[in-house]
Amino acid sequence: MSGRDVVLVGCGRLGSAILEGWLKTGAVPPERLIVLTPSPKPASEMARASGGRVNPPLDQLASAGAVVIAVKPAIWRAALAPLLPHLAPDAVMVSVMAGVSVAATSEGSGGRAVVRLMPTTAVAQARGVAALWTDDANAAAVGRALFAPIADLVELADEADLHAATAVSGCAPAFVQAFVLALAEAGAAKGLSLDASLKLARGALRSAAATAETGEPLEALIDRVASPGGVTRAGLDAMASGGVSDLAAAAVEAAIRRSREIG
Ligand SMILES: NC(=O)C1=CN([C@@H]2O[C@H](COP(=O)(O)OP(=O)(O)OC[C@H]3O[C@@H](n4cnc5c(N)ncnc54)[C@H](O)[C@@H]3O)[C@@H](O)[C@H]2O)C=CC1
Ligand SMILES: O=C(O)[C@@H]1CCC=N1
Repeated sequence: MSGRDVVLVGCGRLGSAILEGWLKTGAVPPERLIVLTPSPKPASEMARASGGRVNPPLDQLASAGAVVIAVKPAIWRAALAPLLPHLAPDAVMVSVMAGVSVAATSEGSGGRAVVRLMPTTAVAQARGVAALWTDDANAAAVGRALFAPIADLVELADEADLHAATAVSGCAPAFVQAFVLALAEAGAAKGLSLDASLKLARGALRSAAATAETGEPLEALIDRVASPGGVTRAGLDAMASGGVSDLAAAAVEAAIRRSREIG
């Protein structure tokens, strides 16, 4: 892959985040970047301004070593079809799509090798996390080269695990943010101004993330905040009796079900 172009197909929520991460870190030099997008996006314009190519003639795809598929699972076949005749046989397909299997992606891309990743949008800040699975060693190396600079990689033993990995990583920032929003609304219901409550809750989210990044076990981090017999413990007990574990399990279960459906 070294020295070959990288094609990004789709520059929406996740595609833009990936592009921003690459531009920020230099993981993919802009002169090697080809972005395919039906409409200009701030990230694609940033790539263009840095020397990347946006929607060039398709014959330029011939030198690509990797094609990152960042379109919706419902349209990937239609999006790829016009590109396939222009791609080298050894171009690796790098799918970040939820649900779509390696076998289906390979079959729909002329039998090319495929690696699947499930990143979070914090790849934009080069602080994402991404599950990775493939059965092809070269494709794995390509996936690592593209994503290790912008995400912590978690390599899975089994492709089926990607459904659960999607729930606990790709989707989970939104789950956590929804909880923090609910906390802020609960604070406002108890007399804080909504503005103050939102600022406090966002700060708490940032604080939780900063301490989590130390790598210490989550139980230890929780214990450090929860003084015995204190205020946090009272709140944690209320969360447990309110079924917080069941709520998390329901979110994961629903996301897994949907991931299986859309594949
Ligand atoms: N948003 C997220 O946090 C995550 C998304 N994903 C996956 O990433 C993929 C994209 O999701 P989002 O970015 O959320 O969707 P999105 O709808 O924001 O982006 C999809 C983009 O594809 C573009 N597109 C449509 N037809 C195209 C074509 N023929 N060629 C090139 N681009 C085309 C659209 O203009 C759009 O900007 C999905 O498969 C999803 O499962 C995976 C992990 C996280
Ligand atoms: O909501 C979705 O379908 C995508 C996949 C994981 C996160 N966002």
